[in-house]
Amino acid sequence: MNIALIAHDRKKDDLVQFVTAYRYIFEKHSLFATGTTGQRIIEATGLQVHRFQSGPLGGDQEIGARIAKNEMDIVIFFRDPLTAQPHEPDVSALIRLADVYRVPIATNMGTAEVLIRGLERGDIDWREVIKNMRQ
Ligand SMILES: O=C(CO)COP(=O)(O)O
Repeated sequence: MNIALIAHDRKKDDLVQFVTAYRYIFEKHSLFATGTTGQRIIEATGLQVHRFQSGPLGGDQEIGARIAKNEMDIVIFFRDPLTAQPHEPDVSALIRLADVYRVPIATNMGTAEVLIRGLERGDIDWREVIKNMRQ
């Protein structure tokens, strides 16, 4: 699975903690992240992470483009709902594309826990499920 990891500044500690706790799951997948988030995860865990631009410099849009190409299977995006972001349109666009392409997206740690445990159980074969629904 290709997993995108993103966190706003005040949520970065939470995401680093989350990835560290579930390292044994994340290490089995391909990880992608916005610039600063990716740097923090690499420093804390030593995991291999493909880093895009920093969010405000276009990283959210780069991940959105991957979603539009069906190249992202899960998005974990710890948003800060209490701080205005200069690149809010990019944030909205990324979340919108996840909905357009029905990509599972967790915007807080509660949902991320559910997703990652589902992934551990092998439950996240959602592309198959959606394909069957369309038939
Ligand atoms: O701003 C972000 C997402 O909108 C995150 O970007 P960074 O990981 O580069 O801080």
